Amino acid sequence: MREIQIFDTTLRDGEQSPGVNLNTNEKLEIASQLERLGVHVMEAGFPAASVGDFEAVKAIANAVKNTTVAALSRSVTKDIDRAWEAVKYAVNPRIHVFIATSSIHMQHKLQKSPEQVLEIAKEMVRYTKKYVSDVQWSAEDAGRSDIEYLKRIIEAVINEGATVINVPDTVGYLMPEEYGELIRRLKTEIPNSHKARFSGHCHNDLGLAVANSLAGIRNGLDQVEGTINGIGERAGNAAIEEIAMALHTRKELYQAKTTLDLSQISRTSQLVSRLTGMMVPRNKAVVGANAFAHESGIHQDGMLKDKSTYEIMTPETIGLKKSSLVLGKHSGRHAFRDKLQDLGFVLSEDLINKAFEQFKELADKKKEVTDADISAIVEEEAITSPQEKYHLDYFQISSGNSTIPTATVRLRTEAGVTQEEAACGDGPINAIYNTIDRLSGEPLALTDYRIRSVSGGTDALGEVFVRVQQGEISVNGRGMSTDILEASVKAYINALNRMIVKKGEMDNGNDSSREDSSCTL
Ligand SMILES: CC(=O)SCCNC(=O)CCNC(=O)[C@H](O)C(C)(C)COP(=O)(O)OP(=O)(O)OC[C@H]1O[C@@H](n2cnc3c(N)ncnc32)[C@H](O)[C@@H]1OP(=O)(O)O
Ligand SMILES: CC(C)C(=O)C(=O)O
Repeated sequence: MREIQIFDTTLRDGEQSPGVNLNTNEKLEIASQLERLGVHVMEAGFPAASVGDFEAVKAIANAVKNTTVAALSRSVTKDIDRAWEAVKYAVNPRIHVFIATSSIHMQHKLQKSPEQVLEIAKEMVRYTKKYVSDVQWSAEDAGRSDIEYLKRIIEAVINEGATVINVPDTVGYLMPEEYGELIRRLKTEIPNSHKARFSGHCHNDLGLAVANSLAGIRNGLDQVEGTINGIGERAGNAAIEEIAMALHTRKELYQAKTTLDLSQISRTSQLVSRLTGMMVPRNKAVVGANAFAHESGIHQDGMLKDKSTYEIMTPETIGLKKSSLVLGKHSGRHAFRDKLQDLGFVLSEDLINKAFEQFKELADKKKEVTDADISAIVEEEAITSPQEKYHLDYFQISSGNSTIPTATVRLRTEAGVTQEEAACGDGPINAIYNTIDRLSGEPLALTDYRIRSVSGGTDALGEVFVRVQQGEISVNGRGMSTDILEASVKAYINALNRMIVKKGEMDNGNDSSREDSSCTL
């Protein structure tokens, strides 16, 4: 059976989803989960984009053990230098250099002739090869490029030493049969195509990213690119979990497999959803909450008689196993440690102890602590930085349908100083947020507020996601608690701390990204 390499770009194209802005700790957390999932390559970022991106790629390159770490770069020497500076620490580094090849992009965006683009592509692959042997080259907007030109430019960059040729359908324009045919022709008609591996990168503008990737695989792709949960620019990228499960479920058709540990899919999906704030729709294939739920009588009857009647894959395959050990307030460190191991976490003693304290606190409030609760606690502990300026000490709220909502909040600063304030608002959350604004002297405009429960039941752990803005800068914040007001307070304080860091970076001229990668035209 052929092996298809999975190139994950959750941390690069995935982070290009409007409204997503991950910090280095969050990216490291996702990177280590991607390694557990077993992706072949992870694209850690675009180092020339900002100091934040550069530092994150460098940190990931240092942390990741086996997986190839790729850094994206435009076809300009200063971007390539920056990409190498960040990715050189990886055990297996790759530089991914791209340039657009469609007439639309060459004429209107690059404002260069096809011959100029051809020369730049050759020169930049040659330049990148001075740094690293593993060079991936992408023809941006290949899906709308002239195939004869595409064949010429690909042949030329392979001659310069490109090891992987990526064929993006950048704007999700092609139909599966067209994308498959494009890959077939490139592989069979380019004389030196056997000297490079071919890769697909499909976008989901018409909802066909996964179908196109699969068509590419049937026609000879060796690598496919995608993101967890299909997040990414505009309508997103091909969802890796869907490609992997399609190959697994229809082995007889594709005769291809990936190196993924499929049992890590569910956890990876939940982690990416939590840290990016991009909720997974309930009916999403493979990882949606309803993907293995059966509602109607005839289906339930079939399932009770034989699961194969309505399930083409099992929830266990993607790691949704029923827990045999139920953790609650009477559980001790051994059971907790055992559970962490079972969930695949490898943590330092210090982190285990901190997570255990959080677990005990939660178990006091909740009858049964689920696997999802534990994963959420551990992941939150792992990314919480002790250097945050403000911490919640205490809050109190008075609210009702005939009183003016009033909040009192006490914050503790990193220096141990406490400050207390009170304020009113239109509702309890507004009152709390007004109070925090007064305390910090850093009024924030709330542009998004979302709440979801981590697990089921009335005592479920609630997670609040906020997005706030100050001037031109936007940041996200998250908070968790069994009390949704407390989760709301924590989310706002988290956003405030991130805003302080972001403003500090910008004052030091360290970051060019005022806004997250979203843009309103
Ligand atoms: C299809 C994709 O997903 S591609 C990846 C998209 N990701 C990003 O854009 C990452 C975030 N981007 C950024 O931070 C910025 O755009 C930067 C730092 C990369 C560049 O910023 P700036 O120098 O201010 O340029 P700006 O973004 O306004 O314009 C892009 C320039 O790069 C050029 N360009 C675009 N793609 C390429 C390429 N592959 N190779 C060479 N030049 C390119 C454009 O033609 C334009 O050039 P011009 O200034 O001569 O007109
Ligand atoms: C940079 C390339 C691979 C890309 O993201 C695209 O074309 O969509």
